[in-house]
Amino acid sequence: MAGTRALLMLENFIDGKFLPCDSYLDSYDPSTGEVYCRVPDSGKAEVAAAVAAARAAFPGWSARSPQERSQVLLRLADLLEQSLEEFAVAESRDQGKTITLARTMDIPRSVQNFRFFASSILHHTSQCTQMDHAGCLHYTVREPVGIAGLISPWNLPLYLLTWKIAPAIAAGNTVIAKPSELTSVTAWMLCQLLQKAGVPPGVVNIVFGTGPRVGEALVSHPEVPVISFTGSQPTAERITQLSAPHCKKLSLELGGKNPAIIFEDANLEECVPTTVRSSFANQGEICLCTSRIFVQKSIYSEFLKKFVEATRMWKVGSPADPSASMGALISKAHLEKVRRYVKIARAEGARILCGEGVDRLSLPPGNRAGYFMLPTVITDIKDESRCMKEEIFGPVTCVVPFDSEEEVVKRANSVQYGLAATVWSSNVGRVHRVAKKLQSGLVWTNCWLIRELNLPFGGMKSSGVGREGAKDSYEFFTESKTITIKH
Ligand SMILES: NC(=O)C1=CN([C@@H]2O[C@H](COP(=O)(O)OP(=O)(O)OC[C@H]3O[C@@H](n4cnc5c(N)ncnc54)[C@H](O)[C@@H]3O)[C@@H](O)[C@H]2O)C=CC1
Ligand SMILES: N/C(=C\C=C\C(=O)O)C(=O)O
Repeated sequence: MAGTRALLMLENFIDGKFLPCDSYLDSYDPSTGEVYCRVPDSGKAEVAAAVAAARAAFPGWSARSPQERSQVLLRLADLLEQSLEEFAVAESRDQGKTITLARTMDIPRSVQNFRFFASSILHHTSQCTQMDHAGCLHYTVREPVGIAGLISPWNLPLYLLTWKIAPAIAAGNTVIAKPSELTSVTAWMLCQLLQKAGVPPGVVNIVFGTGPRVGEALVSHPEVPVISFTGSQPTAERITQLSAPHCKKLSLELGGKNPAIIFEDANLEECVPTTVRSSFANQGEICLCTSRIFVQKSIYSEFLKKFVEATRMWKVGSPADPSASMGALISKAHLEKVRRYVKIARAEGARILCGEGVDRLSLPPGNRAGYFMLPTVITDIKDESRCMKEEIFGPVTCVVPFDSEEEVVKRANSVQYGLAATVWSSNVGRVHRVAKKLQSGLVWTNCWLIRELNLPFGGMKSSGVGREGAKDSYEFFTESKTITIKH
């Protein structure tokens, strides 16, 4: 329980109204380790109220033209952009990331999510074919599915929540969103903007609380036919089980164990800083972060030296410090889990080149109880090690050598995940060849995290089911109907 200081109290947002809840959860500032906020601990009753509101709002919202819905999304984007700084500060405090990252990545991308889907919804076309011999014309129409359940994680809170809300409502659905209980504040702040932007009551409802209580109530509700989820693989399994009796439509965006493959002809001037960023951005808490770095033997020592030097320059500090590249991890439990992986690697005989247990972490007095750790580079580690197989989701990356193209592709593909890979080489033919052979939903070559929102985003194997993006999200949040006209 929290102390006596005034805490930020969140409320659910149902049918256009802020509603208190019977019970609350403590929410921590990861950079101080102190409770600063209380989050509704919602359950079945709140989901039932949200479903009633979403059901009532559906006929009106789905009947609006795409142009009208687009206008509402554009207003929302403008309002969010006007409050960018306030949202960036709040996101940083709630999640632990630096304010700089929230200001330059999370909130601008959230604004872009609304603008992007406001535009893309205007440009979809349907199919039409003739069957002259039968005197028929066939065409398709797409209709919103109904009430969409949206469940998002704690690593990119508003960024990933808006990536789901925007396409769902643009397509005419009404939604019930459940952000992570660890990072609920910016979703709650967004509710105030929904009202101002003229989103009708009941179109967007936000219920706060834990996965097992409110998340499962949402997933199990028979009137919510479509669930879009981003988070861990075990939770995805549970959601799949709960949805199965209702045959729900599912989009599952899960974890990764993403390889970077660095060939001897790579431009190390660009590759080293980008691979430091792809390993440690947002404390390594992005499903797209690199965690296995394969380096061709001829440049292995040179790369390793430069990479460790650059990692040591990656400053860990107070999220408010503009010179910090990395803030705090999300929670004490998560910090302990990430540290445990480093211990396992050490016990297996791997070498820790910098970071955890090797270098000293220096923090301002106010942050010493926060959940910080140094970016950590591990080497001399076997491909079978847990650190090379499991998603750590923290600032830990492993560097290993390879000999040939064929060998590295095989090793890169030898994990259960298949989300994102990077390939570094100045040989265009090789880049194409390797990208094609990798079991990965996304391959960035000579760069990382340059996003084209029009194109499919998602993973293969245990990294997920389905894709998100302009066309993919539209198809997911709509049902198609084929109509045959006999003339
Ligand atoms: N995008 C990604 O790939 C993410 C991966 N992770 C991975 O998952 C690990 C654990 O993180 P968690 O926060 O525990 O992830 P999680 O998968 O438990 O949480 C994601 C969301 O699902 C909800 N949820 C949890 N259990 C649920 C259930 N039974 N039914 C419905 N909703 C449920 C959570 O409340 C949250 O909103 C991380 O260490 C990381 O490895 C975590 C967050 C994002
Ligand atoms: N899904 C995640 C990141 C997505 C990034 C993007 O759409 O650009 C994640 O980290 O969970």
